[in-house]
Amino acid sequence: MTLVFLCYYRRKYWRDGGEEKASKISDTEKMVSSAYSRNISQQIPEESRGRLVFLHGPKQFEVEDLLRASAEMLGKGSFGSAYRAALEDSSVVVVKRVKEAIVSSRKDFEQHMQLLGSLKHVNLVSLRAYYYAKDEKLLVYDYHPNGSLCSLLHANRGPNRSPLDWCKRMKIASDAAVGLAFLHSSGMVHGNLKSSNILLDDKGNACLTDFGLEGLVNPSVAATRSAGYRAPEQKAHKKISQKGDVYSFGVVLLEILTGKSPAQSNLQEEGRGMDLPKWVQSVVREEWTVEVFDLELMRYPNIEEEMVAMLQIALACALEEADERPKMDNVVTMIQSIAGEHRVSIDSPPPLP
Ligand SMILES: Nc1ncnc2c1ncn2[C@@H]1O[C@H](COP(=O)(O)OP(=O)(O)OP(=O)(O)O)[C@@H](O)[C@H]1O
Repeated sequence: MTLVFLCYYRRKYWRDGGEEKASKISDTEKMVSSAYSRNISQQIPEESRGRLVFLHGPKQFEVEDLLRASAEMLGKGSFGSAYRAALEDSSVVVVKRVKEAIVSSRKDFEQHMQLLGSLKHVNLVSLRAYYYAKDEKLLVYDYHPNGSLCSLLHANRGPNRSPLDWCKRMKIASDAAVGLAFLHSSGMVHGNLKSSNILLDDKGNACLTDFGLEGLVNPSVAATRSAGYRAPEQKAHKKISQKGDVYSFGVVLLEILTGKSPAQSNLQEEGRGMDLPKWVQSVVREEWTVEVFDLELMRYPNIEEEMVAMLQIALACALEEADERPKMDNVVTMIQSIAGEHRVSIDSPPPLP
């Protein structure tokens, strides 16, 4: 089954190239493949067969169900490629194919998955299941249909865009801080916090994803990505830490406040580099603080004080010196006290002209 599984979807299904966004195989191919699967699976020794393990509750589907699903590539990250898979029972999951070259032994992988699966919190994306075979490792997550903070902030900046309002930005910041503080209190490091790894669930809660995967990748590979979110000491020593997460969180807060992405090319074109904390500090030094804020936020009255308070938290988190950064517990308290006041002080946005 394993061999067929690999050849079958590598060839036809979830292609890494990305051109084939959504594909559906023919019924004949399915029948041939499943008959072939049954034959092959009888020839493969039990211990080297692939295993789909559910981390919460009973098995909800088989690997074959994943294969039959319509798959659409969501993106290609440093851990591998991510696909949205719509199953025949109409449930939707996200499947991440982990780059096999960087995965450790089966025992290490399974122990790591059990640890990640044990982390349950409303502000974390749940790891539902994993699949381990010699040549293939898959992670299965719940699908979050409402996009990422990255897409909400930066996608479709044209005239038809619906801006992300201040209330929602505050809630996302607060939820992300709570999720990260929970990870830290569990002794974990996120290791890859950035706006594309903060997803919105169907109730509007922000949830962190892609956490704790660093143990599965070669540190030199991990250190080269997400450069704009990485703390200076992480860039230098290629080692993740909770203090490094706090820095990344500070960059995410700056992104929420400025509407600029640390990966945005126009920051470079303006000669200001890709370093969002440095850019914000230079603007705050030279001009009015208000110049740093996203223009989209300017239509909300009575929020300037809150924005400035949030900016101070963001800059404290993104300090160069790791030891001077606050702990996430304190960050949560600070953000929630601003969010608490915010609930009573915010006015409805005026209608667009
Ligand atoms: N559970 C999910 N539900 C909905 N969208 C998701 C989910 N997980 C990831 N995505 C989206 O899929 C895209 C690809 O994700 P992926 O994790 O592969 O790459 P990345 O986060 O952009 O990069 P990296 O892996 O280097 O951190 C991202 O835009 C991400 O927001």
